[in-house]
Amino acid sequence: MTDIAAPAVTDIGVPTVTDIGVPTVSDIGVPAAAEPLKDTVKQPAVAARPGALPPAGLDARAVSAWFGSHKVLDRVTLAMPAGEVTALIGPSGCGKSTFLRTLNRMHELIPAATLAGEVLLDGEDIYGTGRRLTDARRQIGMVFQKPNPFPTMSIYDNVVAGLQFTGVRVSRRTKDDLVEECLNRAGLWKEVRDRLRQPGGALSGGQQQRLCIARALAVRPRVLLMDEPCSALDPTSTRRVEETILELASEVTVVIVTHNMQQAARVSQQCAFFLAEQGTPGGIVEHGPTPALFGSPQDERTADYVAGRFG
Ligand SMILES: Nc1ncnc2c1ncn2[C@@H]1O[C@H](COP(=O)(O)OP(=O)(O)OP(=O)(O)O)[C@@H](O)[C@H]1O
Repeated sequence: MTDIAAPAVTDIGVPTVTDIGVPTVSDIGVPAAAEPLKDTVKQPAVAARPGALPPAGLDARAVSAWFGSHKVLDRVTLAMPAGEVTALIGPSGCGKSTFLRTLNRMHELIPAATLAGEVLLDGEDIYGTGRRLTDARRQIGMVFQKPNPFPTMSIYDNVVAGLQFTGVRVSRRTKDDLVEECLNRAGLWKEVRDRLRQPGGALSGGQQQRLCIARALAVRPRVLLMDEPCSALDPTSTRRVEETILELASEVTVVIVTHNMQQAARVSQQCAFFLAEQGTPGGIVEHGPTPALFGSPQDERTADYVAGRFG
């Protein structure tokens, strides 16, 4: 995990606005199949989701990335279909997190970081002339490895924190509805509905991660990027977050970096295997439907990796 892919929680443990993956007010001026998960009960659909757009497809085309003169990704091309979960797998240091950060323009926040290529969100390049960084961030949310709620802020206020930072003003009633909807979609509502005024930091790690998912959902992203969202969680919490990902998938396109191959097999429909061989920049060796990538990989390196022979 790299400096910025980590939640960059500061010494006092408080996330910055960038860490929660939403733009600031000043930025925008205005506002193989593993066992399938059981008990994946869809939360009651929330009838009206004002402002919600359908999930969007993401298309990375020939994306290269550098830190200074160090090239870490070489011409990565990957289609991440709308309404599906795409898992990015591969050994440490092959560029998965860097690639993820190019998908919502977080890469460019790192000093000396540069990139080439295109990232199309429903056909429009998020790096195109005139496209604002903040639009990309609002439409493409992010959840980090380490849960990073605002620890002293209430559960309720954590969910709507993104709205405040984007300068969106909504009525109290609308906010109440949004909090319930997003906590429901994140699979947390039933556990916290009687203690919405308690601090977010008082929740368990798994609950905090689902709170972060709810917070990301509140700004109505069309894509949700997740950078090893379960790596700091115990197996039970991991399972609950995985269920949440499955529940969300038809409403939000999900791209998830994971080191856990069983997790990739459980939650994703598409999978891409990244590799950086002997000091060369990272790239995709093979990608495609997850059952095929795990069940009948075409490249020997993929077969070795998914069989656990390296990495
Ligand atoms: N902020 C940074 N400054 C300089 N180099 C970086 C930075 N972040 C990442 N790198 C380098 O870029 C390469 C890819 O790192 P990245 O974190 O994207 O890989 P990864 O596959 O996500 O690894 P992991 O699975 O360990 O998180 C590595 O060589 C890493 O050292």
